[in-house]
Amino acid sequence: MEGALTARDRVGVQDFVLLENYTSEGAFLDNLRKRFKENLIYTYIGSVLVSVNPYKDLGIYTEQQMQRYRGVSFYEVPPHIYAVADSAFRALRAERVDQCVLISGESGAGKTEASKRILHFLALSCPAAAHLSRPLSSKGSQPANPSSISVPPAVNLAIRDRLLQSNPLLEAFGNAKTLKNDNSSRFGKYMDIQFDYKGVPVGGHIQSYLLEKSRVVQQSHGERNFHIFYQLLEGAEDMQLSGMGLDRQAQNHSYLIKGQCCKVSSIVDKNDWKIVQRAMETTGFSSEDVEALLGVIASVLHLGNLKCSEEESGEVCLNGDSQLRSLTRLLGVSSSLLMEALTHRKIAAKGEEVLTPLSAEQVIFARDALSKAIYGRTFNWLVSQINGSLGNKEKSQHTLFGLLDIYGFEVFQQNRYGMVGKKKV
Ligand SMILES: Nc1ncnc2c1ncn2[C@@H]1O[C@H](COP(=O)(O)OP(=O)(O)OP(=O)(O)O)[C@@H](O)[C@H]1O
Repeated sequence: MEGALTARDRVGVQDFVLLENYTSEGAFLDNLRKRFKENLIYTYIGSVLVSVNPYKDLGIYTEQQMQRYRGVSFYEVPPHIYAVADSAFRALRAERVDQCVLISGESGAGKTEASKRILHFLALSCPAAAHLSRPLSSKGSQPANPSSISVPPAVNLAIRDRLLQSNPLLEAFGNAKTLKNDNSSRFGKYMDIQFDYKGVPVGGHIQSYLLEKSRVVQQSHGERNFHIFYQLLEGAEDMQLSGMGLDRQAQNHSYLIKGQCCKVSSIVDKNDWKIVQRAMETTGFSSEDVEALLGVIASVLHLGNLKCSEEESGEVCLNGDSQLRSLTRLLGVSSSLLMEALTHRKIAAKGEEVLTPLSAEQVIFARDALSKAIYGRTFNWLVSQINGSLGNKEKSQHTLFGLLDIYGFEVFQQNRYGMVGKKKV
């Protein structure tokens, strides 16, 4: 009958290979559009899952939904990220073959959310945890407080919690607000989880790639530096901040105002600070580790506030007595040595050292290069600490479930790859 739409006309096909004209880009997009209008964000191309970010809660990640996808054949149920996770996890257990899910797409496409959904699905599907049910927090992306549910004391559960808690920790130090995404990952992440023959998680490992270090010293208009800076200023106690010589106002830190954006309506830095602290606890950071880590973060802010001036003699100096005092304390270096390193180039030859003064532009460049190097190494240290806490201490035979979440490329007015201005770092 003319005018009556068939279900296929309305919701499209759930696998692009079923399209009559499956090589046509128009037909592909038309199918995607039809499904999206019906809140169907997932479509297969064979075993590949295409996902469109709905930017709203569709209620499709509930415990019931997880249950629906456990142990059923890929094509018996509508396309879903849980179907991909379940099919890979079952293959891992049944065939004892390593699995990997590769997630790619442009910035804001929903890669990180997808990888968190997979991780959460695995956490609640592995045998030791199958009886546990943990609701997602109101934000939807973070698991609820691990201490709020009763967990039997077992090594594998600790590993599971540490895996889940590594996310907010890495996001605090590696994510930032960009024009496309308020919580954009500024690094690529490969995570693998090791499962024993019973399908119980016994360890994990995280590898990070290409942290966008240039963001520490420069941000495009409307963007922020890494979340941790704002979380620290908003969330830390007065005593803690004054101990590090820090002013609570983000506006007073030169590295935090390059993009002229300190507050983001969708982000509550104070709350996220608490989540990060809890994550550090779960991951096994000692109080000395936390203190040292935050001290290094504070030192980057102090470096950014060092100002450059040129004396009448032509000599270039870095000014900021209070910043230098704090840097001396936090980094454990003498202020004269630091000043010399930032304002001079040292050339050593045949046992002799020659110091050449730098121009004002070179001094600022050296200061920023040091800030980026400190932040980059701190991030690597953080990843290695997390890895230490995820290490498989049982050294048993295991199979791997890998998850690669690599950030989308963007085109900026000024594109940088370890570049500042026109100079290579
Ligand atoms: N499946 C989903 N359902 C509802 N909202 C989603 C979904 N996926 C993503 N979002 C929303 O879109 C935002 C951006 O998603 P996400 O951070 O995962 O993108 P991304 O592809 O990892 O981006 P980037 O490459 O910049 O890190 C999330 O913060 C969330 O608000």
